[in-house]
Amino acid sequence: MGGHAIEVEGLAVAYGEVRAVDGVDLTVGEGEFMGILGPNGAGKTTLLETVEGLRRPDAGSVRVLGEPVWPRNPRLLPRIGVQLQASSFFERLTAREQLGVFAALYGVPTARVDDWLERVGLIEKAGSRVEDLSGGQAQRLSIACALVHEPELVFLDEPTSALDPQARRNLWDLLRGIHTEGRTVVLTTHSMEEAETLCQRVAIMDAGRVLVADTPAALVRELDAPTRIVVAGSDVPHDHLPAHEWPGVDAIEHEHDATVVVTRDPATVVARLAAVDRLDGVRVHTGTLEDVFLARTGRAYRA
Ligand SMILES: Nc1ncnc2c1ncn2[C@@H]1O[C@H](COP(=O)(O)OP(=O)(O)OP(=O)(O)O)[C@@H](O)[C@H]1O
Repeated sequence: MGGHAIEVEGLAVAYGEVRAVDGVDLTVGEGEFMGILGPNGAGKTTLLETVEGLRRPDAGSVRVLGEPVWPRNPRLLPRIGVQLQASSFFERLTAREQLGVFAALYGVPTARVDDWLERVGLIEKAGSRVEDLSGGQAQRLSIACALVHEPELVFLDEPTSALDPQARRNLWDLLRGIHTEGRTVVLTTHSMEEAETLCQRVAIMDAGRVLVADTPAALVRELDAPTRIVVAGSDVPHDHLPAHEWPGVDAIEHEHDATVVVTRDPATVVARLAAVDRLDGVRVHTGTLEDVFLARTGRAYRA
């Protein structure tokens, strides 16, 4: 622990005129769960493919687990796992056969195939053809294919896009487990919520550049955005509602039947609300990664 799993310096990749990756510096620590967050077209996939050694950089360098990735470095293959898109499964194979192909490629004992099917919750589907799996099941199978050889470092490209909320949460649990075992995980996503929930550190990308990389908490803290405290309910006696005169209140806004307190000192305001016994209908909103994106780009975040 403590070393770098990935070191990217001055990386640039263009498709003709399009600078998909435009001068990226990034490090990922050993054992870290790193998120690469950005809207469509930000360059996440291109960055990931270049770090995986699948694309030749136009400029800059990439080292993975202490080794250069380009030209193709066969020593790295057993040590990294790359999740393929579910659409690239071999047709007409069952889930077990599909995973078996990957196990055979890596010289992994066949017995481990069923262990992994169990692990990703697909043992009952072992005999189903891959085209008959649901979206979430197909994603879990593709993750098992990336992990069957027990790599130290795993790359996942938008593993939860197109999943319903329940399937997404199940997949989050699986990904947490994979990380808890000590693996380094790098995941791309355009979901702010996913990045905030899963990742220890997040690199926010836009237009081929990494705008900022840090823990979600630090990104939000640096933003220094005010907290919004929403006091719901029209039944609150008027003289108990938060008002401008309260200590710590920067502004008061009215929304439907709620009063919104804008404050940089939420503790003081919440304590006062507690004293008037109004904590039932109180919701506290702090800054989010969405606000961080807005602050850095001047644009609202739209995945
Ligand atoms: N093979 C290609 N040929 C030409 N342009 C490409 C190619 N692949 C990607 N691009 C362009 O490069 C830019 C970055 O694309 P990339 O797929 O890396 O972004 P992304 O952040 O992964 O987006 P998404 O979330 O939509 O997958 C985009 O402008 C895209 O249109």
